[in-house]
Amino acid sequence: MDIIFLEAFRIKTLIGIYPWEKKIPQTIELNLEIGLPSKHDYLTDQIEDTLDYAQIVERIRAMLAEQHFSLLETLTENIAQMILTEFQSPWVKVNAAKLDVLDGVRKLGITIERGKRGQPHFS
Ligand SMILES: Nc1nc2c(c(=O)[nH]1)N=C([C@H](O)[C@@H](O)CO)CN2
Repeated sequence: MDIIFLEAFRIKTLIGIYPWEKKIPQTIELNLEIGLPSKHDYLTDQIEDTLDYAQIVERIRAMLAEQHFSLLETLTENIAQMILTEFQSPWVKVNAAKLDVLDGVRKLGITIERGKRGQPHFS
C-alpha cells in the first residue's frame, strides 16, 4: 500500500473536557498516514489520479474550525471517518497530541487506525 503522510501538522481548535478548554483554543499536533486506493494509477503523473493532500489539510482545517470535541478520541475518529468516506482512502492512521497540557509531559494523545491496510502497490 502506498501512503501519504502528514507530519507535525499543528492547528488550533477548541478541544477538552474542562470549561476553560471549551473557551480557549489550544494547539494540537496531528500526524496522519493515509493509504492510497490501489486502483489509482500514479504513473499518469496527474493530481486527479491520486489523493490531493492539500485538499485533505484544508478539509481538516474546516472540520476543526466548525466542530469542537471534548475528547481526542472523538476528534481522531471524526478525522479518520472523513478521510475514509470523503477521500475513499482504504486505511488511515490518525495521531493527535496536546502539547504541554500536563506538567512534565511534552506531548500526550491518541493514535487510531481505521479501515483495512492493503498490500504493497506494484505497478
Ligand atoms: N483519554 C483521554 N483522556 C483525557 C482527555 C482526552 O481527550 N482523552 N482529555 C483531558 C483533558 O481535556 C486534558 O487534556 C486537560 O489537561 C483529560 N484526559
